[in-house]
Amino acid sequence: MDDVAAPYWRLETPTDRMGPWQVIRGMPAAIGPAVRLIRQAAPRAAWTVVTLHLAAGVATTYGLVATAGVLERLFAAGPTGARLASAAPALALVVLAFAGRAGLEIVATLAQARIAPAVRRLADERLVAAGLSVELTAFDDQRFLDRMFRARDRGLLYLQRVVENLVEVIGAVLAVTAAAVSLTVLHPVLLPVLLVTVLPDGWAALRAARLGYASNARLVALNRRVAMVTDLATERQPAAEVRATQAQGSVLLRYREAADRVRDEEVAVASAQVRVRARGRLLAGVALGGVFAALWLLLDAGWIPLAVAGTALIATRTAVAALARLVRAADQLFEQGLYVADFHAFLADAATRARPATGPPAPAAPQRIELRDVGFHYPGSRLVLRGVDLTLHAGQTVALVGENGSGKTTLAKIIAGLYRPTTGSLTWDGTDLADLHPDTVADRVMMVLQDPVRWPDSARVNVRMGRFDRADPDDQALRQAAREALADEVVDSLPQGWDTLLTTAFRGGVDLSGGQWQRLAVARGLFRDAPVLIWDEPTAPLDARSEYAVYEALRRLAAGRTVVLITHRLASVRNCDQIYLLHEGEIVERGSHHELLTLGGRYAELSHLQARMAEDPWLSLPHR
Ligand SMILES: Nc1ncnc2c1ncn2[C@@H]1O[C@H](COP(=O)(O)OP(=O)(O)OP(=O)(O)O)[C@@H](O)[C@H]1O
Repeated sequence: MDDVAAPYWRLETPTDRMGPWQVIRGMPAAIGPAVRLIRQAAPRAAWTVVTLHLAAGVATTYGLVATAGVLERLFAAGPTGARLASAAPALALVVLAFAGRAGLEIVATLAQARIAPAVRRLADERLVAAGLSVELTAFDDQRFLDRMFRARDRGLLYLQRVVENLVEVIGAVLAVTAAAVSLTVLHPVLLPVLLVTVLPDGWAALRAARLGYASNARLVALNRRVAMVTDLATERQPAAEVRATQAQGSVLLRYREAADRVRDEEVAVASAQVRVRARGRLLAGVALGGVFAALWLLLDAGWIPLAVAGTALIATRTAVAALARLVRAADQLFEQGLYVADFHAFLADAATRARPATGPPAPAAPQRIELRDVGFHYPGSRLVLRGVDLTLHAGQTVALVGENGSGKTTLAKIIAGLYRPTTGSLTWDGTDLADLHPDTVADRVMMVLQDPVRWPDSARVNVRMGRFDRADPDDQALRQAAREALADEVVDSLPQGWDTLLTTAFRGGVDLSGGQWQRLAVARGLFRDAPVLIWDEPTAPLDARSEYAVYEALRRLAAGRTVVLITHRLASVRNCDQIYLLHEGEIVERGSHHELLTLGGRYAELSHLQARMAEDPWLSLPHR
C-alpha cells in the first residue's frame, strides 16, 4: 500500500533526542511538575506518606544498630543460657523496631493509594482544559497534534505511574539511608563499598530508559496512524461506507503496514533494553561479591569484631534489597518522567497557543466588519486566501460562492475570528479583531458549520449548546428555535421528546438521519441568537420543506444583523445584497445576482449550469 507518497508518519524522526546527561539534567524538570501536582492534588496524603516512610527509616536504623548489640551479647563468653538471657531485652527491641517498620509501611501504602487517582484526575482536567483553550489553528498543526497525542496516550498514564514510583523512590531512599547510616555507624569503610553495588544497575537503567524514550518519539506519528486506521475499523461512523465500498481489505492492509512497523521497532528496542539491563545485572553481582570480600578482609585483619561483621551482613542485605527497590523505581521513574515531561511540554505549548483573554469587549452588534488585503495559510500549507478585500454591513446579507476548495469556509472562519489572517487586517467597527477580547468576539457570532457537532447528549442539550448559559426557564426560546428549524417535528418523533439521548453508544439512545441532525444544528444556531450570523452550507442535507423554513428564518433574522451565507445553490443567493465569488483563494467577482449575471463570468457560468441541471440533470452527463 504505497499509494500515499512519502507520508510524514513514515518519515518521522525524533526531533528531541537527548544525550544521557541532558536526560539526567532534565530529570528535576520532569519530576518537579509531578511533585507540584501531588502537592496540589493530595497534599495531606503526600505528607502522611513521607512522614510514615521517615519513621520507618528511623525504625530500620534503630533495629539494625540494635542487632549488633544482640549479636555482641550472643557471641560473648559464658554459658549459653546466660548469653541468651542478656541478649533477650535487646532482641525484643529489635523485633519491635522491625515490626514497627512493617506497620508504618502498611499505613503508608494505604495513604499512597489516595495520591495517584487524585493526581490523575487533576492532570486529566488540565489536558481537557488545554485542548479547549488553544486557538483553532493548533488543530491544523501536525506538531501540536503529535504532542497532544503523546500527552494523552502516554503522558497521563505515566503521570500516574510516576506518582506511584515517586512515592516508592522516597520509601526506598529512606530505607537505603537507614541501612547506610547503620553501616557507617558499624564501620565507615562499609558505606562506599556498598555504593559500588548500585552504580552498574543505575547506569543500565539510564541507558534502557533513553532507548525506550527515543523509540517512542520515533513512533509517535506511526502510533497515531495505527489509532486512526483502527478507528476506521471500530467506529460506527465509517462502518457503513467501509462495507459499501468493500474497503475492509484495504483498511486491514493499511493497519498491517503501520502496525508491523510499530511491532518491529518495539521488538528491536525491547531486545536492546534487555541486553543493557543484563550487563548492568552482571556487574552488580560482581560488585556484591566485592562487598562480601571486603567484609572478609576487615574481619581477617581484626578491624571489626564478629558481631559487627554479622550485623553488617544483615544491613548489607537490607541495603541491597532497598537498593534494588530504589533502582527499579528510579529506573521506571526516569523513563516515565520523560513522558511526563512530554505531558508538561504539551501543556506549555498549549498555553502559548491560547489567545490571551484580554482587550476591550467587542461591539455588542458590530456595524461594519472589514477585511483588507487578507491572506491566510494553514500551518505548513500554501496560501489558501490571497488579497481578500471585503466589507460587511449590519443589516446586509452577503454570500460567498465558488468551487470546492476555493476558500469559502476558511474565509468564513476568519470573519468569525476563529482563524487570524496571516497577512492583512480584519476590523470590527474599526478595531482590529486581534485587540478585542476573544470571548466577547465569539459571543457575537453564531456559526452553523458544514459538519456540525453531534453532541452525544439529549435533544435539549443539542439545541441549548448554542448558548448554554442562556436563561430560558420555560423552554420558550428553545421551542421557538426548534419550530423555525422544523426541529420540533424531529423532537416530537423521539421516544422521550427533548430528553431523548441522541447517541446509540449508550443504552436507551437513538440516532437521527443526517437531515434531522442538521435541523437540530440550525435550531442550535437560532437559539444562540447573535448579531453576526455565519451559515456554511446550512441546508445541504435538508429536504425542500426544511430548506424553505431555514431561509425564511434567516430572512427574518437578517434585519439589523450581519449575515454571511455560504452555499453552492446559487438560487438561494439571488436576493443577497452582495455576492462574492472566490476562485483559488481570491475574490474574482463581486456584485448582486443581476450584476454578476450581466458580467458573464464564472458566476454566470455556474448559474446557467445549475439552471440547466434543474431542468434536466442528465444533460450534463457525457455519452447520453
Ligand atoms: N485544516 C486545513 N489544513 C490545510 N489546508 C486546508 C485545511 N482546511 C482547508 N484547507 C485547504 O484550504 C483550501 C480552502 O478550503 P476551504 O474549506 O476554505 O474551501 P471551500 O471553498 O469552503 O470548499 P468547499 O466548497 O468544498 O466546502 C483548500 O485547498 C483546502 O485544501
